[in-house]
Amino acid sequence: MKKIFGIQNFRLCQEGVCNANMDGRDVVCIMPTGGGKSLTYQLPAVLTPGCTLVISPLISLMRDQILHLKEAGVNAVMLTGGTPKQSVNEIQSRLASMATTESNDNEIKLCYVTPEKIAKNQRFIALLQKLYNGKKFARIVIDEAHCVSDLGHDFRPDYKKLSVLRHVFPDIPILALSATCPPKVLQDILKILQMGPVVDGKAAPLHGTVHFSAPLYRKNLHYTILPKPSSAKEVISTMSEYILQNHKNESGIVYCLTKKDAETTAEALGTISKGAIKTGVYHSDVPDDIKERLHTLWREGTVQVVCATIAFGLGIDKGNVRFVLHHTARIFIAHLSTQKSLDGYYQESGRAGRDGKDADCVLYYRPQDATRLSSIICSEAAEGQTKLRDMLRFAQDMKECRKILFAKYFSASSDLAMNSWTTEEANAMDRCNHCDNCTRPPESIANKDVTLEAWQILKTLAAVESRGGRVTINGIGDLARGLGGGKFDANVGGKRKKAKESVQLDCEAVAGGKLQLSKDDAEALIIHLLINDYLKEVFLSTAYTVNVYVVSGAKALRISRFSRADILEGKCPVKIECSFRLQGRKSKAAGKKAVARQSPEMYDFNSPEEDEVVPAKPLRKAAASKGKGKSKDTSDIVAVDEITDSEEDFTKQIRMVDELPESEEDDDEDETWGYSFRTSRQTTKRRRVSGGGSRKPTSSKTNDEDVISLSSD
Ligand SMILES: Nc1ncnc2c1ncn2[C@@H]1O[C@H](COP(=O)(O)OP(=O)(O)OP(=O)(O)O)[C@@H](O)[C@H]1O
Repeated sequence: MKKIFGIQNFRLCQEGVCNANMDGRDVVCIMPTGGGKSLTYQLPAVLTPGCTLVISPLISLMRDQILHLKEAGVNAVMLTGGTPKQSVNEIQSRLASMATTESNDNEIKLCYVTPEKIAKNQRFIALLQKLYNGKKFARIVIDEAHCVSDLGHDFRPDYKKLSVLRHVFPDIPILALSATCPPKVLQDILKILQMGPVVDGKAAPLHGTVHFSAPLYRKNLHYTILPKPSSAKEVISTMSEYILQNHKNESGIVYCLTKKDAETTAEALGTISKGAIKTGVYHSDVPDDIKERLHTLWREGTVQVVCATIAFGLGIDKGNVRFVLHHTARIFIAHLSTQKSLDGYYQESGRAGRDGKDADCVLYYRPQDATRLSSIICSEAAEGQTKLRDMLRFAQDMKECRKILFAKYFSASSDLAMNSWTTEEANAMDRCNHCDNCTRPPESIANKDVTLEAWQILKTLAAVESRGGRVTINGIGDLARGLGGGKFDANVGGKRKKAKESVQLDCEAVAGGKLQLSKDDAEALIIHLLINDYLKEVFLSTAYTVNVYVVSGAKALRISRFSRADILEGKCPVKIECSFRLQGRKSKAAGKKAVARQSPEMYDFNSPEEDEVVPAKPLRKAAASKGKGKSKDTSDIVAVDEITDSEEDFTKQIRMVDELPESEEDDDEDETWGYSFRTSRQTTKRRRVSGGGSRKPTSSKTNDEDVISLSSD
């Protein structure tokens, strides 16, 4: 381990997994992203004779692993649909000769393949059988094992066919690895892969599948939500200052919502930092060779920051990523039907600090982002809304520890037991003491009773609705605050006609006066009302755009049925409390003072003296520790240029093949994988509205102009 992999000590459950593996046991190992799963099979692989077969869903992950292993001097190969014919032949003949040679010299220690290779390629199974007969088949490793289960979130049909392995190689030990595995998925893994019932890895009896599970919590990751300035330029300058001050010359990722955002952010970060921050762009349209080059430059540190969409990170193994910034709260567009937004955020931010050292995970958030996100996910209707709300709840929360928020979210949404978050030092519900909410000075936020303000918003909205008008999230805030002349568009043509009339809202008569909140606070309250069902979003699509409007939610009447006097006298049984930042917001002095905005405690948004700056404090860092995480996004599973496969399904005709037919073409199988993925992706795209990804300026007067043009990745 020290000599080949340069690793000094085992971490989490690595040692136990290696030992069980060396003992020839079936093992299930659940370890967070970046926890160090690879070592649990790579170390036994180099210590035992023969070849270890690794099944992985990600070509990019395989490439990365091979690169690492080759650097470490380990003989490893990969076989995918994209492997050139000549290399395939060479690898196969090396494996075949390994099978018939006594000597262990020059053995291929690890052979990485896609699941299709097993499911549909007889020739390859025959080759494995040769190895097996020659006692040179050491073990089977199934990475991302949760993909076998259709109960999980990343089901891959070809993974299900891996059940063939136990049939054909009954006594070859199987190591199933995953970062995310709720109990029902675990049971499915055992059933499909035909592994025995689990026994506890800490005291395993002689029979059964040895089960190891490391805590999900990674205490080296420090989560912070920072207020996002309103202008795009200021957002970039804030990020630039943050990076230069906290992570100068350290590697990081900036996740953006769209490809266009990734491109503009990369360019602007370079410009604003005067070249001090070297950036690269990664998204699905970037050609493969450029992606690979970027990956190399980033690994060696020539590129400091990769500005990317969700396409980046899959299977990327870079230990020293010191920060992951989210330009905008993340919604997993490609995985909308299966993946929740907070899962996505957790997974992406989890790409920081894989080496176990301190790293920062920063999300730039402003309530207005919800408008854009909502419109992007609108085609997925109600389900999408729940996912968005999880993310909004997380971002809006300024009190609860981020670790506890994650623990509650995951245990509620995926059956992961709360104790997945328990570590040797702390219980799941103990505060982490190092996230923004744990370290935030109490005086930096105000918890206000805003029942009256909520009532005003709901009353204003009811007035708009009573005239057949429509209003956006931004629009309702402005209208309640009496901005834009206090006008809105009412429908005067009846249901079928579209005639509109600009109507003057009488704030005094409708809501007893103007809403006394700043724009930002009003929007924070509107989001609060939205995620708590006092308000609801509706989506109206035209041929080219999707407009997002806000309407009264299921609980609106609980407040709006009371009079202003009732509210003031406390007769309304519902109390709306909301936290507002007292410090940590934008300043007009964008340039020089932006440095101070790196931490949430920096600026006073509400302060009349906006130029008064609290001195900058570096973000707090805590002691380094173990990893935690979630499943990998497998959305770039496909090498699009892979060779077409015969549609043969090997599992339907299990048979032993003793000889390799010399002339048989290698039926490359990954195309099927790619095809299904591309199909779903195209479908997703078709359903969405495409466009420039920008939002026109809005006014309370012309809410229909708050049109959102969308582009998705
Ligand atoms: N015991 C250890 N001590 C220090 N670093 C380690 C240790 N084990 C693994 N690492 C390093 O941690 C990083 C992550 O390891 P690895 O890629 O195996 O994680 P993983 O669990 O497979 O994550 P993922 O699920 O994202 O693929 C690698 O850079 C690896 O070298």
